Amino acid sequence: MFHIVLVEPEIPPNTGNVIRLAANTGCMLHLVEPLGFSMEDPLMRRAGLDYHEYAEVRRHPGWTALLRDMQPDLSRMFALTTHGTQSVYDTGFLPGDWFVFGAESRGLPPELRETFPPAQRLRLPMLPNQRSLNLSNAVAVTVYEAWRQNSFLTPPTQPQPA
Ligand SMILES: C[S@@+](CC[C@H](N)C(=O)[O-])C[C@H]1O[C@@H](n2cnc3c(N)ncnc32)[C@H](O)[C@@H]1O
Repeated sequence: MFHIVLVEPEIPPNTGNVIRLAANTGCMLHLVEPLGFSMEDPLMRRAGLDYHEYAEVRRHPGWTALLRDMQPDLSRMFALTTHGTQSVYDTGFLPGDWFVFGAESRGLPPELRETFPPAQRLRLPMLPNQRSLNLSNAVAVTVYEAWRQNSFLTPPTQPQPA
């Protein structure tokens, strides 16, 4: 449905939660290395992930490698950042869109963030003086808004709801 990109994630349970979310919503998850943990970390597996939930997880040795190997449509790629000025809720999403999230402690590197045009740097609303949402919460809210906009479409390769 959508592509979720975590750039250099650091905290295993966050990635575990996002793996489950990706499986639940039919998204492909891209992990941009270096990761701050091993994929075998028990804290990540504690999310109770099944084997099939790893099927749509791809690892990339770096951001440049992801762009080279996946050839995403850059006009449909969005950086999720607290530095964004465009709200997720004022943006229209299409199947196949890419959502790029930063690391828990650092966010997206500024030089990567600034490769996105301002209209593709998206912010989730928060009350004034709040720093940021938890990474896996930010992913969940964004993916569900994009999926809602697309009428919770189920890709043809997935089992259709009864
Ligand atoms: C814990 S936050 C990173 C906090 C980091 N100190 C910073 O200033 O960006 C991890 C990631 O979640 C996403 N995120 C968290 N809150 C967000 C918000 N309000 N709007 C957009 N993205 C958000 C961003 O992708 C961010 O890089």
